[in-house]
Amino acid sequence: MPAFDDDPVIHDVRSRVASLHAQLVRYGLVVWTGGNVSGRVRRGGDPGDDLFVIKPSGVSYDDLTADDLVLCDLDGNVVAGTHGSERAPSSDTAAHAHVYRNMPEVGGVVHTHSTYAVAWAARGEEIPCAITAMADEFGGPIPVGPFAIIGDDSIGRGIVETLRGHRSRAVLMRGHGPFTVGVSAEDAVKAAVMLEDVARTVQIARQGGTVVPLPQEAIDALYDRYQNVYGQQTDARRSAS
Ligand SMILES: O=C(CO)[C@@H](O)[C@@H](O)COP(=O)(O)O
Repeated sequence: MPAFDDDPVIHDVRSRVASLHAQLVRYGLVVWTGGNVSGRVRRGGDPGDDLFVIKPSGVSYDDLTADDLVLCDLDGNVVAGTHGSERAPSSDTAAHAHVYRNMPEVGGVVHTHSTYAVAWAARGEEIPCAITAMADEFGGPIPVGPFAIIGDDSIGRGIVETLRGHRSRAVLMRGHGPFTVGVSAEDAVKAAVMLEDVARTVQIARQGGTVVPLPQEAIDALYDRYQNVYGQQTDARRSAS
């Protein structure tokens, strides 16, 4: 197996995760250096050899390149002597690592402070599945996870406890904001983008009157269609299922 900084698999994940940070800015999901994206590196050996790359803490999105990202093992330890290892990894690294250790199907994790999603998190209120776009993308309501202080794996434990066995790829961590997961970093970023869109729409709908959740059988049918028919057979979520 090639050395970490010569490994094309690692470099590919680095490049994709670095460019995905620009999507958080493009869709208005972060301000300043808030939020972060990580991507799992499957090197093809034992799953225990998995690694992940994550944003360095507090670094401007404008300056982020593939080699600036920090390579970590699944315990959240920085792999010494690799590109970016001279910087501290994201302050959410322990949370991302906990998700990767406990949800082997997850290939990417995203955290943002997107306005409408954070507003629902501030109320500790799940977003009801009242529009077909939510049924398509999330298969039901967006759940709320426990309030947890950043710094150890408590946020990660809250994410896993809430999302394990749940259709949603998004969780609103109470009093903090959204975390999303996906089969890839791109899939997790898409979940973050779509989450903010539905959080805004349902919030605005509620300002005009009562919001009525869709019937469960409609949610199930819409989710099944979107996951298994919509788009192309080569789509990442399709091939991962
Ligand atoms: O939400 C928080 C802090 O509460 C962090 O995710 C956010 O500030 C981004 O931190 P990092 O730059 O990833 O260390």
